[in-house]
Amino acid sequence: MTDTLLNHHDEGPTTAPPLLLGPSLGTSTALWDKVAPELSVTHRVIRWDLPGHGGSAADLIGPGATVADLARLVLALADSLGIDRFAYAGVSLGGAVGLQLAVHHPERLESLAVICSSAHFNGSKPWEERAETVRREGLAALADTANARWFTPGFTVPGLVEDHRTADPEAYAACCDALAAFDIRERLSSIGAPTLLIAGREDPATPPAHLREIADAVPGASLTEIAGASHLAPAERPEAVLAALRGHFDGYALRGMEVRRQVLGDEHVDRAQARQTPFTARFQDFISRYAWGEIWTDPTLARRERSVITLTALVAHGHYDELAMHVRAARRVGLTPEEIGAVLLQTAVYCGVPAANSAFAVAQRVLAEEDKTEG
Ligand SMILES: O=C(O)CC1=CCC(=O)O1
Repeated sequence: MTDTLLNHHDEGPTTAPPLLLGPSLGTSTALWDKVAPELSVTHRVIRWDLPGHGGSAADLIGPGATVADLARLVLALADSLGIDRFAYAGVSLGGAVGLQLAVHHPERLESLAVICSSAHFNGSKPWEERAETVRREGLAALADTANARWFTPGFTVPGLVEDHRTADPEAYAACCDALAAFDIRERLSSIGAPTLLIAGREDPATPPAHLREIADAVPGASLTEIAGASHLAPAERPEAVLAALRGHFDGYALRGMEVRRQVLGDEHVDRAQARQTPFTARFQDFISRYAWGEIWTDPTLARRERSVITLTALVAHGHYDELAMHVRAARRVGLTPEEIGAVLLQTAVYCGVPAANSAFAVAQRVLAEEDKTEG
């Protein structure tokens, strides 16, 4: 029996936020070889193969296939892995699948990166012609022109060109049918997922203007152009693509780490980082992302107000080690010793006198240490 699911490669902690990576026409999961292992430090990274490409069965699609069909296969794969919502990045045809998911299945998409792709692939004619040629002659001649279509002069990835040569011609032609019919321009303004567009400056297939068109239409989208990259930017300029994807998918974690350092101080954060082990890495990442990247960065309350709330909550629950750290943080965000004392005095009313008594002892010690360091 033929497999009914797309072939895929799953790496990174199974408990990490899922990130699905889609390939371009003629390539395979190998397109992400230089990027996926790095992304898998913070994500569960799942790369998939198009039908008839890499390890996916050819008969998952047939003549007249659409990008919607491919998106359904991706969702079936996610379902089979128990993944409900996910981040998604795709190159070219894989990027079109991402746009399709963002428009028609927004409840499944956490965030989106569309790389060297388009909301339309220059009309149906070139793809109808390519499909016809491939159905008639196979892929050998077309694969001979892959370097010129995919890379800047002099650059190549032989394994990807070989993937092109050995793809199943019928499935490849069905993917061309999908490209021929794809035009999602009218729906771009409905996309709500945080969206990043990445363009290869030298890309002849989907030049930067195609990515700009998407960036202009999708609310809040941003665009990064990569110099020295053609159509397969993740293979040709992996470090630049990785930096852009990290910035996009790890936005909360990066901003969180910045705020964490501002509030708790470099010394504390460096110590916490140095103590980090593979066992605690996910927890540290969670704290940076959630407590610092989402809550402490929310401008609705001032940092001083957040500090007062935090001191109170720590006293209420008797977390005196954490309280010491947050007394230091309170000083850093501008609370005076008198104000800290006033907060602790109020906790005596609402959290109880014994709790406030212990809290005063902790705060007094910390403030005295701070005095000594400053003096
Ligand atoms: O193979 C090409 O010529 C470039 C391309 C267009 C759509 C896609 O996925 O790759």
